[in-house]
Amino acid sequence: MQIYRAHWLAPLFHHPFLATELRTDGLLLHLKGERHRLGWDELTAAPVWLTGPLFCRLRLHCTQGGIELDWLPKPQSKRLALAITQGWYRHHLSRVEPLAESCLALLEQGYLRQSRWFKLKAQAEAELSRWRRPPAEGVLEDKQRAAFELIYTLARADDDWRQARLQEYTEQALARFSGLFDSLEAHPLTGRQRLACVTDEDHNLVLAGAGCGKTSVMVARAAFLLASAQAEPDQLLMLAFGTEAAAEMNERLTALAATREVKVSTFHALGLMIVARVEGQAPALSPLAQDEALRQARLAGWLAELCTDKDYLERLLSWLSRQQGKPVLAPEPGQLAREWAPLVAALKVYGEPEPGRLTPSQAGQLGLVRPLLARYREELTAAGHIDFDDMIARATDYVQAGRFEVPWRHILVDEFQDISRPRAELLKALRDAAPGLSLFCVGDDWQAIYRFSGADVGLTTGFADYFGATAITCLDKTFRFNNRIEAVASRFVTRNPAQLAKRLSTHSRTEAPCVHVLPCANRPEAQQALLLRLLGQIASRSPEARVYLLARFRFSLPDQQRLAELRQAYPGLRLSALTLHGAKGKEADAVVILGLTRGRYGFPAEQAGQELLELLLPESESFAHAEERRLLYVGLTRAREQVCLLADDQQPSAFVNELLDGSYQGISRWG
Ligand SMILES: Nc1ncnc2c1ncn2[C@@H]1O[C@H](COP(=O)(O)OP(=O)(O)OP(=O)(O)O)[C@@H](O)[C@H]1O
Repeated sequence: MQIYRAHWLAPLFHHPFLATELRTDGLLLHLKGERHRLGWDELTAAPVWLTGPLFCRLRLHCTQGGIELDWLPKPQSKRLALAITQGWYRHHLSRVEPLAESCLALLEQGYLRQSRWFKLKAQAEAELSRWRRPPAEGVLEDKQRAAFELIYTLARADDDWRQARLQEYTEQALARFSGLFDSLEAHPLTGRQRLACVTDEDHNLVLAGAGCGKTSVMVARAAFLLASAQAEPDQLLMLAFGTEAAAEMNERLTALAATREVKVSTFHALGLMIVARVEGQAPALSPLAQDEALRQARLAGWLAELCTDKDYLERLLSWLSRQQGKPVLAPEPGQLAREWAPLVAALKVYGEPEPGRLTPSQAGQLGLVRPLLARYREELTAAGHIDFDDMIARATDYVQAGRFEVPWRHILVDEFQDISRPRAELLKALRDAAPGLSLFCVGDDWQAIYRFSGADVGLTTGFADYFGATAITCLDKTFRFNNRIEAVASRFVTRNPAQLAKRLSTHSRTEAPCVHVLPCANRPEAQQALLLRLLGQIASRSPEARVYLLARFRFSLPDQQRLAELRQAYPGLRLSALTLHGAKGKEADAVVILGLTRGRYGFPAEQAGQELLELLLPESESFAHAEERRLLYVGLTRAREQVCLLADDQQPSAFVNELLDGSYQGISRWG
């Protein structure tokens, strides 16, 4: 215990201050006739040393005001100032040291995510408010002073400081893992692809055009997280849109030894797993949920049954007559079921719109669809079954209620543009249940083709508004198709001004037109004959080419027998027939698009009576056939080299007419 006394002259001049005693918990001031205890927390700053002609003073800033220790001989006052300063800073050290350590650990975790940054800043600012500036050199040991300096720097750092740290981290990560990015795939990744892989904000969105290597980036990101020890394999979850895409992703990951234990799942399989784990057994999924044809058949059956009610039948016929502008005498339950199936599904997920928003025709249709949904629900309840929407909703509830322990630290989502709100809610719930979990989503708003089944592209275009702090990386170089296909496809899709503007560059270039329009009679035999000729030409140039026959509706594709005939004629070609929705995410050397005709089941499908569905679905679209347009974009961009459009020679699709209107370059017309 040290005592620092004022000069013996002080009492003679009636000065009350006699001595200062340094204690572990603060100061004991000896005043004339009393003693005053001053805890370290009562001091709000280090003492200020003031010199005078004969004596020196120390000014103490305390919570209750200023105190001056006067009449101190110079050497004594200097030592006292240092001792008080040291005592005071050492008192704070008990908090500052562990805080600095935890801040350093956060900084060393890698990418300074916004959530970490806000946490660091808030803690550092609160701490700095207790001592305002770090100790001068010599007051404490260097290591102790460094702890104060770090907190001081963090509390005063602005976003530029954070950006500089992000830059440092990114450069280091890119340099350290350049070998991985060079060798992971058959081709070295581009700079943008690498950047997308190492960027690790709380939420990450990779926006890319078709063929820009989003799948390559998903795989490389997983490999990078493992190689950089930012995650163990079982802490990664990769979500793909469909089972086929999930299987392909799994295959590509399995090829990389370290990624074998990474979980690749569809949203449905994820929902199923969560529900099963919480309930102890897998939920009973309705066969209606798993089989679209069965669901439509059941809807058709219910419609037929409902039509035995005179009132329902009259309402239905009058609604159909108004729709078609001619008297309808008998309904076609099969066709109606096909057209109304998305309506029933949307009504179930999104509920009924406000009655005030409905036109009389929409209100009439709603009255006709409502009993179908009621029957669907009754069937599920009676069988004790749930459907996929129920499963995702139930899984979300369990995660929100803390009943499912989230093992993942990184969730990677492919084809994000086609996510629906309930699925996005599940992602949000998983994120909230696992602090520090980061989302990495790749998507292309130009390829959003599942709006009719509830997908909400607004979740991609408004990603940051929905999730929060987001780093967006854009991939704008396509490796799949050449400049000619790119020019046609990009111009076609951006005719809709609501699509986000982006410019794609292409890896390969050519001068010859690569999109061909082939007029064809709308008869299966005529189509088959033309296909045989066309495939012959493709095979003569490239005998083992992969060729996709694509169509808006399955029935526009060659049936099994005709397909077998085509395969037999050109056994070297790898020929597949797919719907345009089924071709999502795939690529072929040549693509042939069929069914380009007008009408209800043409392309674009001109289906009347969709206004109610429009109203139910999120993000209404005013541009005519906006989704059908994106669907043709998906079709055009599956091709590496050539796209052939088989157009109805009598009633060509409005899309074909547009492509031939002279404003597109790089389109050839045959015949
Ligand atoms: N850096 C690269 N260099 C060369 N080729 C690449 C590169 N990245 C991807 N590719 C190739 O480009 C093609 C398209 O890649 P991928 O299928 O991952 O694209 P995508 O963005 O998922 O396409 P889409 O959205 O149209 O399905 C593939 O053949 C892939 O091997």
